[in-house]
Amino acid sequence: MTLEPIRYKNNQLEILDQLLLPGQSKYIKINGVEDGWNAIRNMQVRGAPAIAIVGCLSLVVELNKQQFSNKDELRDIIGDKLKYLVSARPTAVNIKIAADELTNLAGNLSKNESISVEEMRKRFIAAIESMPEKDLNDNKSIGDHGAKAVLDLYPKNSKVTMLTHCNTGSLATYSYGTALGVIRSLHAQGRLEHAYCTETRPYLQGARLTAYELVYEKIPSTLIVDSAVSALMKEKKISGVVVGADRVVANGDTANKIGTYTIAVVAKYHNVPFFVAAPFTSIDMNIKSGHEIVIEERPDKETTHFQGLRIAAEGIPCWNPAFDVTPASLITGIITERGVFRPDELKDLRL
Ligand SMILES: CSC[C@H]1O[C@H](OP(=O)(O)O)[C@H](O)[C@@H]1O
Repeated sequence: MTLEPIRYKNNQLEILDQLLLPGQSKYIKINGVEDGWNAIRNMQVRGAPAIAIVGCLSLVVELNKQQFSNKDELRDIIGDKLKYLVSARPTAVNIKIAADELTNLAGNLSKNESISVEEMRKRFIAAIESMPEKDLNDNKSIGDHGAKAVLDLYPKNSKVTMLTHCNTGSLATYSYGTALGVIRSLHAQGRLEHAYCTETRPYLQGARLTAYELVYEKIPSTLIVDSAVSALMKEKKISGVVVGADRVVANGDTANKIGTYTIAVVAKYHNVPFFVAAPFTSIDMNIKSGHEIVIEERPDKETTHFQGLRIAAEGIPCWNPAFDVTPASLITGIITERGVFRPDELKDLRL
């Protein structure tokens, strides 16, 4: 059985509550947009692609329960609900891009005089229901392009040792993952010597989620604390770093989980290639550089407590940005489903 973080069938949507992993595998029902917003905001589901898929499917669940008197009414409700879903978390761009495309689709369908409101709803829902399969196909392409990009840097038939940060696997996407998909592809090709994953404080996506995926699939791996990254690169032969992205912008600057920038700086110092793996649905060409990316700040309690247990002194204020921005100058390549690009090549691509 492979991990199934999102279950969607017969208009029933359930997600694996990632706040409880790895200790508990518990699915929670998503009955509409409010449930979707809360699950995203509370990080019961997280990961840029997974946020977009769950958010949009939560709208489908809601639309299937309602009747609409006309196409304009349906268009307006879709627009309002999508805008609300985007507000749950500001940094990951996938849901914003999906919302913009779906809002445009609803507008175009509402102007189509040859179709009924029922046909409009059907076509709109079909567009969202195609998202999971597209994400999976994109991730497998990312995995294969990324594996090739790393292996091309080393002698033929050699094996590589990779470091990754946060969780970018099946638990951050519909399935297979982005950066962790690259590690999966290297392993499947028999070319992965070892994978290191960081714990990724404070939510512990690495210790709780990536380690869970790696152990489950028997991928040779080791967990390290976030502050061991520089010692790891000093003491071990790390072939490359591969991380995910919440938002890649036009000049290649990339917002990703807090700590990514640290790893990129250390990788530069140790001459370790540093790759970002992201589908085109994570690339925001409307933003020129990383300075403009809105960085989500999470509640102090996520730093001072873990699963309800206080681990920091009472009364200490916190600064808890969920992401940081890695400048393009520290990025060797951006691995996408269409191939691997240098950061400065993005601006010339047609998305
Ligand atoms: C392919 S997931 C991209 C990205 O999302 C994660 O953030 P979060 O767990 O807060 O949703 C992390 O930054 C991953 O790299």
